[in-house]
Amino acid sequence: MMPLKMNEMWTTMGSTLASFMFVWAIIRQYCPYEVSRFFEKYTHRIMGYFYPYIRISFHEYLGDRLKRSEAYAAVEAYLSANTSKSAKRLKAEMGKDSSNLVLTMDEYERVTDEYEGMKVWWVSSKVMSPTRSPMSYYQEQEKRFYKLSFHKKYRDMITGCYLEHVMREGKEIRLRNRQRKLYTNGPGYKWPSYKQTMWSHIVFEHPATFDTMALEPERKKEIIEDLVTFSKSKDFYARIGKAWKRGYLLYGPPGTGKSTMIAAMANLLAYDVYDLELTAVKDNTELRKLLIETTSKSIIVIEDIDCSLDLTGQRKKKADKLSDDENEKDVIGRKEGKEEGSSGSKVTLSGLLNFIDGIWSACGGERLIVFTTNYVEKLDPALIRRGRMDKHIELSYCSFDGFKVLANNYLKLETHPLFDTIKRLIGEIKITPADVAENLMPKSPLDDAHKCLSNLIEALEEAAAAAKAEELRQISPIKEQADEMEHKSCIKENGELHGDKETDQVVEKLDSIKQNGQLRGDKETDQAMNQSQR
Ligand SMILES: Nc1ncnc2c1ncn2[C@@H]1O[C@H](COP(=O)(O)OP(=O)(O)OP(=O)(O)O)[C@@H](O)[C@H]1O
Ligand SMILES: [Mg+2]
Repeated sequence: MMPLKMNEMWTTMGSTLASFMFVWAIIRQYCPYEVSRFFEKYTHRIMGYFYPYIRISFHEYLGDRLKRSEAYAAVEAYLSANTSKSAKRLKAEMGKDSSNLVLTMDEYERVTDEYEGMKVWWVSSKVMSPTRSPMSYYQEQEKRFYKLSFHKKYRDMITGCYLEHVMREGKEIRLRNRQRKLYTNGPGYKWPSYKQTMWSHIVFEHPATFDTMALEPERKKEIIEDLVTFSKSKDFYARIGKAWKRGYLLYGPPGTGKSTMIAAMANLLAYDVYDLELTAVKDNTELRKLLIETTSKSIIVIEDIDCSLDLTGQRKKKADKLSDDENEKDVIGRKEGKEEGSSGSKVTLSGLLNFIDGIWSACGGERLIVFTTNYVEKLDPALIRRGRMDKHIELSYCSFDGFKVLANNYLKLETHPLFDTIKRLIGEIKITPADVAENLMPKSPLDDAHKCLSNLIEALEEAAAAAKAEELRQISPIKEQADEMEHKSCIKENGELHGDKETDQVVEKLDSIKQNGQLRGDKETDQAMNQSQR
């Protein structure tokens, strides 16, 4: 008799609940958003009087949705590790090194967790809410959150110890499972879109390390120590009242390892990389949004800063033309000849300076900002002053030490009889590590170390011959000019030319060039050439 009554009760409850849900669905569908919110609010209040359970929500985005909540991310990680066995619907994503799958609770899934004899329930959920922007195509945005429920008698224990335990474990799991990412801002994203972020990313898998970089050992050591010290200096930066970030300027000719060094830095410190394409940034506001969305433990990279925007001498040029007010704006988003249009960036130098060390740049902490350039002298001094770009690293042509690292990488060679020849040639010829690396690369399965080294020697000798030819080419017109000047000086001696001091200097200079029979290639000689051409 009893079981029948229970059954009836469950059936009645079930159908009442179903009717309620049905009516609720109709209310939600036909009532304006505000009305349904009103109902929801008061239902919660009434329930609160009778309901013995406490609920805590962890929303993915708080406030104005600028940044993903760390608490949400920690809960997500904690639940993925602790409850994936009990949840019935899971989401799967590739974990670290793409070698294992990480499972997280799917939406509206509910799981139970136990902590020191207390039972709690977690539900993953989402609500749709209208976007704020009137321009947005998407009228509604997903707001995801986790809800924790527990009996009110455990209030102190849960809000104290349990939540601390969840946050601590969640953060550790996140660090362990962290798949490092390479982010980019491209013209492809929509803001605000359902993705809620301005960056797109792929998994960062660059194999470069400082071990494989062709660099003098002392410089390598110095850079590594600088980076490691930075990553451990949280307290130091707090004590001196400075934001925990550091700027690096990498400069040098193409193919000398600037981009490779960024990858090596990221691998050394296990940081994410944000590769910022400045020309795709609409204006300073967008630049700031991008900055806010970067996470800590990351490197923000702006490659080829000299050509991504026209930063060169902008202020000086503009000072001549614009009024003070206009000069303030300091528009740098146009390359010469390119009209500012819908695709043109309106990022200004002051916007970029603020990006690097403005008040907003302090949010997040533990970030490196790296600029690369081939022409350091073209950059505005304000951009690269210490404090913005704290460490300037010049990457130059390959030295013999650099070659030895590459020989070890590519050919597994510590020493070889051909090394002496290479040492002599590499001291005389400017060759980039990229060119050395290319020559050391076996071109067929039959190529052994000797063949690869011979290839390099051949390339070095060719480069030496080309340099010599170029030198001669440069000398011959000077020789002609020298002859001409000699002729003039003869005239002068004869009292026909009203020579001045400058001319005397040029003549002397050219004489010395002629006597040496070679071009010294120094600044003075260049000046002499220019003067003689005038
Ligand atoms: N110092 C180096 N150590 C090891 N490999 C290097 C080094 N420099 C260059 N290379 C090799 O040359 C290639 C090109 O180097 P990389 O892209 O880092 O040059 P870059 O300085 O960034 O050039 P660019 O100024 O054109 O961007 C790399 O793939 C790498 O294999
Ligand atoms: Mg590069």
